Amino acid sequence: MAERTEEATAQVRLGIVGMTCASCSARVERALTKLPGVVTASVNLATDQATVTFETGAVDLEAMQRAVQDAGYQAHPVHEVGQAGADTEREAREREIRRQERAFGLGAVLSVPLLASMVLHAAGVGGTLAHLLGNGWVQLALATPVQFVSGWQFYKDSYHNLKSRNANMSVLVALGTSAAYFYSLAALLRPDLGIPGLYFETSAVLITLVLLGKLLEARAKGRTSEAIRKLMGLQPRTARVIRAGSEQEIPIDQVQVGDRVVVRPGERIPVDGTVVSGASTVDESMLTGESLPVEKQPGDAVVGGTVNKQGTFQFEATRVGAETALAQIIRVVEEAQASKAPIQRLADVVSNYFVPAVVGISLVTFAVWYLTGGDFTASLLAMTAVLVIACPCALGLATPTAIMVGTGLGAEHGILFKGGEHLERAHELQALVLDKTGTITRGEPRLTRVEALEGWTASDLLRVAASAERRSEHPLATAVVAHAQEEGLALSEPEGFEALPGRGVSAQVEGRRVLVGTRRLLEDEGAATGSLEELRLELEAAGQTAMLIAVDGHPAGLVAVADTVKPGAADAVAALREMGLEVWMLTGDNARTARAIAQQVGIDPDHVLAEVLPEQKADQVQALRDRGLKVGMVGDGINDAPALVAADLGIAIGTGTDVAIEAADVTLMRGELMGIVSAIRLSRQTIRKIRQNLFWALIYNSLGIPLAALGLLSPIIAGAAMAFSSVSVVTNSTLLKRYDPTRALSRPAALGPRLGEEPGR
Ligand SMILES: Nc1ncnc2c1ncn2[C@@H]1O[C@H](COP(=O)(O)OP(=O)(O)OP(=O)(O)O)[C@@H](O)[C@H]1O
Ligand SMILES: [Cu+]
Ligand SMILES: [Mg+2]
Repeated sequence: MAERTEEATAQVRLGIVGMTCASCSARVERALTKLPGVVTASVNLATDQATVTFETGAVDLEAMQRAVQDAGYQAHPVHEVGQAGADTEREAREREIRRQERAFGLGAVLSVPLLASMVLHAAGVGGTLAHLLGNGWVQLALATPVQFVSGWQFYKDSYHNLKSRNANMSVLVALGTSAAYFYSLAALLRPDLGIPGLYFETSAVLITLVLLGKLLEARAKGRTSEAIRKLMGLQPRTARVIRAGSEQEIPIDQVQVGDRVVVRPGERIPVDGTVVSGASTVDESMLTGESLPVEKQPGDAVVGGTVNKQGTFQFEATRVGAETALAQIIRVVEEAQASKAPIQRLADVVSNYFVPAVVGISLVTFAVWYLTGGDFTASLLAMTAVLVIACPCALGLATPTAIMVGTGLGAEHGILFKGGEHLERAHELQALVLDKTGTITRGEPRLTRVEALEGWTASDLLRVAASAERRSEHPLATAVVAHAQEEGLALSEPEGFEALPGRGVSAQVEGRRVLVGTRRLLEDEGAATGSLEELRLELEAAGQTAMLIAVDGHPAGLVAVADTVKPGAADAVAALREMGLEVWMLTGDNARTARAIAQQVGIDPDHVLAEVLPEQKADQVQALRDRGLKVGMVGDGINDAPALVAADLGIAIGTGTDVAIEAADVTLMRGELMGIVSAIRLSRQTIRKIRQNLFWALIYNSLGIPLAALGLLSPIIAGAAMAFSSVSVVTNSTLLKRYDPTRALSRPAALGPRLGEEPGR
């Protein structure tokens, strides 16, 4: 349960049952934070979950559950994907919905005749039915079960609230409906008091409407979390593995690393692994958003949850259980959905002060009405209407529901936001720094040239250089070694190997000291590069990277590699610039090569930061931030982790699913730069939704309160408006699902240059 142990703290997620509005979530938060040993607690109203960080050993799960219970709610641990018990949480949620359905059903059945009586009376219709429904005792019989059975939850919740000196929506509903109910009861029991009119229908219809609102809200909330359910549905329940020489179908949780798994046409791949035999194409769209099937051959990685097309193949399991890419993705999305966006804090604060303020306003309303000569009934109804219209329940839902849909939608397109905070931050970026190798380019450099100086043959030089590079993990080294192996050269084992970050390598090969790297490296080591300079400059101007070779202090030649720009990179840069972002390139490579690549993708040469040593990349990002810009950094998340951290938003971009999901704020599962455009678009759209939601949530209250105070709003209309405001906010959030962050933008961006290229225009 306790996951991600950092020093002595751990985190746990609890599902909370029974919260109705923002002040409920605030109360649960407070109850948890007050516990000794709890560091932070954050409660999300859209997911009904609390995320608690606590000092390990200082507090246990039971204590947390008890604290939540004392505050008037129920807490149960949220289980990891694939763990036993993961279903009980959904069951609890569904039970709660069914309970609400029953409460609403009862309220509706009994409220209809009450409402009918009011309508008949207003229309002046007589007759037996009207007479019967108009009878006070009949009305009492109808209204009482609504008040105390369907509406019991409001009393119960109010009790807990008031006990912890709080007031929430339930308090408002309980107060408002009780006022109407008991007033009518008094009028019925003591006709001698001469109280005019009965308002049983007001209390009953109000309770029914609020319950309807809650029910619709719960259903819509369920729809906002669909993304997670879809991701979980990708996990097959069984796998076919080879054990003791024969094929067996076993439950997924028994698959072990190293197992040989058999995949037939049309089947879902059960866990992560590496293909060992057979070949096929695999549809990875569910995880990466990439719609084209990917070819798989021995040696290629396959990912659990993706779908095999025609071929049959076997693979060796490399990651199982909670380690698989799918499990990680689900974890990230779940955490993101349970997290809070900063924009929400405002709503939380507002709603904390709202309810007490509203109770105050309603009392003042009553007093002013009564004292200025209004009758008791009118004063009471105005007060009730104020209590009801002012409920801030929609306010608490405005942000989290939109964040939930936004993060879920992102996941469907292969864009993983680590938290609501990051989803929010992406929309305010002003500058984007793109790493060159592996981000703008494919990151698969290939050897293009071997140039040997006098005294060397090309193959000797390549053999020596590749031997020196053998122990290096740099992609440049990999390219050199791969090429030498293709040529069939026998490499020798280097001694005293040293990797010089940002410069090259140095090693003893066959008794000779070999340097491979930049001009600076050779010069620093006293090896002149004179006769190689011309060729180096020429290669660099063509966008290639030249690595100079010196043996025993003398220049021996060079090898050059070229890396190709990713398809769509230029379109993405154009789109980003159109969106108003400054686009920068950051690289350790030399300035000339960098500028040649920048030109290919349309990055301004003044925005190229080249020859930056790996440890200085973060400083460069910081320098941009110091200019007052909100900076996003895009890299592979492995080599440039410090720069990702230094940026306002760190975006890791991966090819396939071997991405460092943990390393960044945002992970793009698909290697394309267009993903950045989509991520920012999605963020902007989500923020737009949140603003709309906040507007809708507040407009009801702010317009409604004065109307209600003036007596222009009946409590029933106020109740309907309140229910409608919650439902409209949640529905507005679910509408975000229709948004396609990939389509909306790529069209105009792709259209622009193509039109311009047309001859004769
Ligand atoms: N193993 C190596 N062999 C040869 N040259 C190297 C090696 N490592 C680094 N270099 C030289 O140092 C330069 C800078 O390396 P660095 O790793 O900082 O950047 P990069 O990988 O080329 O580019 P980017 O910063 O875009 O990833 C390289 O362009 C290359 O010339
Ligand atoms: Cu409400
Ligand atoms: Mg690099």
